[in-house]
Amino acid sequence: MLFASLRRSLHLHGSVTGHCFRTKNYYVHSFFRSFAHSRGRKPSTTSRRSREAAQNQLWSLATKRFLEKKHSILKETKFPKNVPRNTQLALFDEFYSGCVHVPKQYDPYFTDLQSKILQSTQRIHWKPSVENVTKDTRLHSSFAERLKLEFQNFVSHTLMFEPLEKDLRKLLDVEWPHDLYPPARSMRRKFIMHVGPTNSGKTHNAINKLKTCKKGIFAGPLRLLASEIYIRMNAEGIKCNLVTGEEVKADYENPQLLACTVEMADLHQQYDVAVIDEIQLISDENRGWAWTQCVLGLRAKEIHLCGEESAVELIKKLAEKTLDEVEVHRYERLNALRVSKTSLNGDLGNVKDGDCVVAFSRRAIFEAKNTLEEFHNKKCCVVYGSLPLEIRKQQATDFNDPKIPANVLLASDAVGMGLNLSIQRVVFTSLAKFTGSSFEDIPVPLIKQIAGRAGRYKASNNQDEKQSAGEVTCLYDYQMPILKRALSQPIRMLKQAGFMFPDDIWCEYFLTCPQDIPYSFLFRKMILLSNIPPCFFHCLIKSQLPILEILKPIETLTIRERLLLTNIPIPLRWPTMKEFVYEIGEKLSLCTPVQLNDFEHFNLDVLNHKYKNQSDFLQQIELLYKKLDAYFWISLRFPCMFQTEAAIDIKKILLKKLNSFSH
Ligand SMILES: Nc1ncnc2c1ncn2[C@@H]1O[C@H](COP(=O)(O)OP(=O)(O)OP(=O)(O)O)[C@@H](O)[C@H]1O
Repeated sequence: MLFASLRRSLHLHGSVTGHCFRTKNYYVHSFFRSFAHSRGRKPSTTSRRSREAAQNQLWSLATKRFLEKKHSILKETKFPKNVPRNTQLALFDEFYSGCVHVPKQYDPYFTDLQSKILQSTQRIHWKPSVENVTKDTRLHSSFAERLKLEFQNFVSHTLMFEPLEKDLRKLLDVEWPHDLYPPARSMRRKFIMHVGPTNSGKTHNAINKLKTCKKGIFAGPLRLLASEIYIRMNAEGIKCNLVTGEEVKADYENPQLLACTVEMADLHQQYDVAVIDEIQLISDENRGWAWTQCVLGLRAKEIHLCGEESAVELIKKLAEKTLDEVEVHRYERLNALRVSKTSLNGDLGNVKDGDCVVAFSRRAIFEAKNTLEEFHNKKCCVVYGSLPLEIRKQQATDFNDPKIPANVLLASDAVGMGLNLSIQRVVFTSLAKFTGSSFEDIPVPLIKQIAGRAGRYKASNNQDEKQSAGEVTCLYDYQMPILKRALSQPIRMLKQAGFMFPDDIWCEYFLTCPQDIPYSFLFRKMILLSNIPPCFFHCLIKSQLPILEILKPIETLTIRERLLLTNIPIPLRWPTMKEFVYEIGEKLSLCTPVQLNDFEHFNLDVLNHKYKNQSDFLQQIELLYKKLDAYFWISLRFPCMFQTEAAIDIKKILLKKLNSFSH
């Protein structure tokens, strides 16, 4: 199926990442090592985990050396005369505790500081290993020296910022976030919660209510889900428009429904009925603010909230303040979900038709796909986050279509939400994923969400038709107890809703602050000075800071434009993405109309290069597609400047290239 030629290239050139080795006519991919682990023994710890452990140890040794030099550092630091000794000591302690706590929790200033200092090890090609750290005293003393300099910057930022604190504290004193939405406060609203495990009919019932209203809105967590509702409603003869970050399909002047992603929900319109899906994401550390603003600010008489039981208490607490009524409907799974007695015993040869094999990296997905197609004669589809939306839709449709012989689905955690897939059994190949900076266990709610996709309920006219139970298992024996423990974990009630200041407060704050202080310091101060109730936490979109730093040299950009650009959906870790964001900011500052092919960092020529294997070529297409999405995103906001004629043609070219793999 998809990327058939990719399979051959991987086979010929060895897998993308490891080397195939032939034994008894049976290739064993280094990544899976399925042959070597046939008794389900744990694959060796990856180099990333050991590097992470070594870097954390290096950091803690450096902060210890920094503390040992406290008095000499304070002596060398040039404090202004009016800074009393106790303030100097307090500043040192604040800086030191910020450094010590950063590995455990995200802090805009100290996390940024730690990553900058640790990145210097890459330049000196330091071999990260725990043994090196203890021996290599040079490194942590040079780090301690670096921390001394950073402490002196910290002191000057703090002293520069201090005179403004009183006014800024007033600006940031949002005693009750619900006061930020007066129009919603001026009406009586009712929350109807549909809570329960996955595959229990929650969304189905809420949508049924939506269909009967005169004017409604569906807000979903994914573009894919919003467009699925848009297509379904129009197919049922209900006039529905679509708004996501990257696209608007406004087919109707006065549509009955609007399908959108949660971030794009329109708080200005008045609705009869609203449906907000996956309400438990109100506590998501990056996106929770979008669900909070819908719950506090949507102007709808009836708001249906679909998702996990864990959100009930928190919504009731918020509704107490907004004086809205809450009604809770609880659901059970429409068909059973059971954990298999055994794993696949480390052998992908035990994968069955109707399985969804879950892996948490693109590389692992393609390795599994190659093994299944090459040696077990399976036809596979793939669904993962960075795959272009249209291809993901196509793959999901192919997998669901009984007429198409695609009988195994390879998926990332993208399968956890929204997509209606006829999966019989979920197979976890791993229960940990690399987050870009560290290896983390998959959170229990996500394990439950993904496992719950197994055995999707299918409506049937024949009452006697038995709904097949869903099944979930793992690739290796050692993972089974972890899976069972996760699935049996009781639901943990959510305590806090994500919160983000509205744009006008952000703008006023940044316009008031001194310009030559790093954004990371300003973000940290914003959190410290703000006074939000304990049932909220500050959402910090991790891409905001790097994007503000990228755009800093472009002087003519307004703060509002900078803040808007921090929401652009682009994976900064990918090659040339930072340069592309800078170019978008630069063109925006010039205020002259552009087309996508005017961008130096959007270069279609890469498609004509010869790649050592098709997987690299595919990655180039995905990279171009991500830039294309980002371009459509900015063109939605500045249509006269970022024109889309060329982008639409380019999209057709890229989709054709992508589809060329599927035959
Ligand atoms: N009463 C029903 N009649 C027909 N089909 C139904 C019914 N309830 C649910 N379904 C179907 O069952 C599947 C799961 O339903 P739904 O998506 O509403 O569950 P859910 O609890 O919202 O799942 P998830 O949490 O995974 O989104 C869907 O394909 C839906 O169309």
